[in-house]
Amino acid sequence: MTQDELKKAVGWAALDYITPGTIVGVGTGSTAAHFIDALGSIKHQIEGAVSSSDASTAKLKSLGIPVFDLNNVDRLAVYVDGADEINPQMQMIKGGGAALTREKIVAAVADKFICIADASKQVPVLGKFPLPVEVIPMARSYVARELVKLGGLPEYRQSVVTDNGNVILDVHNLSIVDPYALERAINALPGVVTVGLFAARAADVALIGGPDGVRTISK
Ligand SMILES: O=C[C@H](O)[C@H](O)[C@H](O)COP(=O)(O)O
Repeated sequence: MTQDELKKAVGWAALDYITPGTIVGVGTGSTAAHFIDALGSIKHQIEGAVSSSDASTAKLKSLGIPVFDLNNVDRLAVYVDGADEINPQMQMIKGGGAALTREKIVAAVADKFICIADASKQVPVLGKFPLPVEVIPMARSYVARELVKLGGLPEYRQSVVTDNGNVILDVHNLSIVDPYALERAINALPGVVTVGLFAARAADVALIGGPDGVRTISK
């Protein structure tokens, strides 16, 4: 199976976690795009979705799925999204598609985070994938210098502006042995909007696509 076929398999497998009549939290990226296609097939059974990016909103709407403003929704049963890396503790690096901030917000509202990923995303220790950090534009150089002090090698993601009008620094050279501590430390830097480390809000269920099918890992 190709990597995209594995992503499709987990995207469709996530339908098992959707309760009819509910509003679904929807992530961003190529794996989440398969989930949105799957959601389209049951659109008459759900009330709608809350989206984590302009791209996912456009795709949801193109399939006729109502998209709600998060401010008008006080509870989401599930949030379904991909990841760039996931460790055995179900903590993740996210933000390869620059959607980390809205993803973290929507995930925070959901009772359950369902991570959908092909097996290449599983790692023993987070950090091989450069850690995305969303930064207010005027703070870019300051935050980059502070990230160097934390042991990273930040790289400005050229020509990318997030849905919130900010920039992304991708931090290389990290071996994240204490994801909670690093998430707190980076979030505490003035000018940082969000770090793409999902440690405090790890996944509750991971659907991992491999050659033998979809494997379910629960906390
Ligand atoms: O900002 C993007 C998101 O965090 C994605 O969920 C993540 O990058 C995984 O994307 P993909 O499913 O395309 O590998």
